[in-house]
Amino acid sequence: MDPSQFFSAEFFVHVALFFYVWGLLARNELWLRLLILAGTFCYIVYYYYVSEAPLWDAIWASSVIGVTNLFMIGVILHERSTLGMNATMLALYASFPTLNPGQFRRIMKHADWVTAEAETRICTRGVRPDSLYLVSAGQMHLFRDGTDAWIGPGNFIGEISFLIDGPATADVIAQKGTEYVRWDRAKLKALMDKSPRISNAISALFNKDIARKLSVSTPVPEQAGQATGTLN
Ligand SMILES: Nc1ncnc2c1ncn2[C@@H]1O[C@@H]2COP(=O)(O)O[C@H]2[C@H]1O
Repeated sequence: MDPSQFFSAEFFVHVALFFYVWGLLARNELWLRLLILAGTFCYIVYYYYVSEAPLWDAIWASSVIGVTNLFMIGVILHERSTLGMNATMLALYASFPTLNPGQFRRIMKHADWVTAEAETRICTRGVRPDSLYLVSAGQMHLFRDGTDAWIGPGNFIGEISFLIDGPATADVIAQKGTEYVRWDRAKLKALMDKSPRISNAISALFNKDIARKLSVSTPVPEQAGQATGTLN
């Protein structure tokens, strides 16, 4: 079908301009790119029909721009999609509600999957841990202030000291057979320093995790006293 039968070549340059302006007004990167792509396509049609012979140089240049844009649209869609993740990764991703799938894939590149072959000490209270953990199956035993608790799948271990850049606040022991994911703290910090978006997403995640843990924990008497003292 020859569109020049129905529309003049100039029509396409106006539509291209419309898409470009609309795209440049969009704040969402995906919309911006899709609209610019539509504009580029209209320019190509224009260059093809505007004179007796198609303007091949201009068509070539616009095609290169279009293909580059298309490639980046693919990258964005991949970042937003969980397509290609296996069931284990998908189950683990549920523990990362503040990260998009692309950010999750990036942090998982720095992760080790571990199965405790014997009872394994994960954290010692007062000692700065080198790693950060997420329980994926089984249980870890937590000891703090003379009480203990069992920590199951979906819980982070070591996020408090990671956030405050200090020592662990509890002793934690992984039971034999417990499965967990481990990140080297220094590598995770380096990734966060490189990407402010990942840094914000991880900080939000750990803040949420700590708030959830606080919501089910009981205040330690002397700390509660201190708080009341401040208020009075
Ligand atoms: N009250 C609690 N409930 C659940 N997990 C806790 C609690 N106190 C400490 N932890 C976990 O035990 C970890 C010990 O190291 P962190 O202080 O870095 O981070 C701590 C939390 O991940």
